[in-house]
Formats: sequence, structure tokens, C-alpha cells
Amino acid sequence: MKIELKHLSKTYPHGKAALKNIDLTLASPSLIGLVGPNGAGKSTLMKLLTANLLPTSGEILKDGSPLIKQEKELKSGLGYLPQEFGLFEDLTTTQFLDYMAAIKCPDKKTAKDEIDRVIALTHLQDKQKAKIRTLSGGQKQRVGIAQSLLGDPELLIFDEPTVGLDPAERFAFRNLFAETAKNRLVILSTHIIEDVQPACDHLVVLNGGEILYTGTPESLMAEKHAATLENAYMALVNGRASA
Ligand SMILES: Nc1ncnc2c1ncn2[C@@H]1O[C@H](COP(=O)(O)OP(=O)(O)OP(=O)(O)O)[C@@H](O)[C@H]1O
Repeated sequence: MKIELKHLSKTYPHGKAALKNIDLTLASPSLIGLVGPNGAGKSTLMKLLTANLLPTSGEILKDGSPLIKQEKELKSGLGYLPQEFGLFEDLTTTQFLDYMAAIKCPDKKTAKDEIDRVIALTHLQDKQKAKIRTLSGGQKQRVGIAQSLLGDPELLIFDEPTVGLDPAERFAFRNLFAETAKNRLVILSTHIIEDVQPACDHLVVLNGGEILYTGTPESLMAEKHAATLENAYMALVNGRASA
């Protein structure tokens, strides 16, 4: 799958430009880390990629044709974890996943198998019968990740997926995202640079609605003569030649 952003801009009504004339090509298989400071435009870009928002100008092509003309196909092949997502607090984990699987999976047998699969992947076996309101923040985040994996989508978009997870959980999910990306396109938006370095093969750095860098994490470190990706990133967003 190939996604091309062409001269993509988004200005909110009565707001400033959140994205300014972005050109970018993303192709599977890849695990792409989308990073940038607060207000950089990451969530806006994710909403445009998931057709939850329309651009002010420019366009997004998926495999050569406009995304907005393939909204139905896009949604059936998309797993999306938004930054804020409403969980049905009075449902149990399995009831919530059952509800989401009704949208994502073609038949009941597949749905049941898929629910078992994503529960195992997100280590929620002992929380299947727990009401969502009784789960911790990290466990709720795991339910959110579980629902995004239903139906084995070819495109996965995670907005700050590791928020609320403890270090061991973050480590486990980094591995899961890397494994998932072996034959898919996975886009991971994060503030946490450590989430990007071991897992992502491609980095996109946004700042003030513009792309500051696109390439491998290693090349950015080499470009900035930095020992760590965090140093290279800080040098980049602060406009310094080296870390
Ligand atoms: N609905 C909206 N209406 C007006 N302005 C908005 C809206 N949503 C976002 N913005 C503005 O657009 C810019 C980009 O915001 P966006 O949420 O895309 O950034 P972000 O990189 O995801 O930030 P964060 O890391 O803080 O979530 C910001 O200046 C923000 O204030």
C-alpha cells in the first residue's frame, strides 16, 4: 500500500494553519514514527489520514486514487486508535470488542476468533469479564489497542498509543507494533522518543505544521552527530546543526 500526501494543508475555522503544504509518501511494509512537539499537527495529520477530517487544500492518494473516494474501503482496512476515544464504560472488555468486531469482521465466527486473538496479543485474558469502568488507565489503553487490531487491518494508525502504559507494557507494545508492521503500514504518533528508536524504520518529524525531517532514525542521528535519537531530535526542533 502506498499513501501519498500532496501539497496537503489544513487550517481550522478561526484557527491558524495546523498543516502547511505537506508532501510525503508512506509505503508498506513500514513502521513510521510521527513525532513533534505539542501543536505540531500530528493529530490533525492522523485525522486527515483516517478521513475524519477534510484538508483545506491538497489531497491524499491511497494506491494512486483519492482517499476521499475510497472512504468505505479505507475504513474497513483501517485500525485506528485516536488520542481520545470513548469506551463504553458499562460494557465488559469482551462486550466492547464484540461491538467493535461487528463493524470490523465479516462473520460471527471470524469475529469470535479475532476477539480471542487481540485479547491474547494485548494480554487482556484476565480482564475479559471486567467492566471497562473498573480498568486502570493502562488497561483501558490496551483495550483501545485491541480494538484497533480487530480484522487484521492493512493500515494501522496509533495516536499516542503508549500513554498510560508502564515501562514493561510499553516495551511489549513496541515489539507488537514492530511485529505487526512486518507486512503492513503502521503509523505511530508519539511524544516518547524511546518508543520510536528501537521499533520504527522511518521517522517523520513535524513542527509548526511543517515537515522538519523524513528518513531513518539512524540518518537523523548521523546528520546531527548525535549519540542518541533524543539528542538528534532536540537539535532538529531547536534548529541546531549538532547535538
Ligand atoms: N478543532 C480545532 N480547532 C482549531 N484549532 C485546532 C483544532 N484542533 C487542533 N487545532 C490547532 O491545530 C494545531 C495542531 O494541533 P494538533 O492537535 O494536530 O497537534 P499535535 O501535534 O497532535 O499536538 P499534541 O501533541 O499536543 O496532541 C494546534 O495549533 C492546535 O491548537
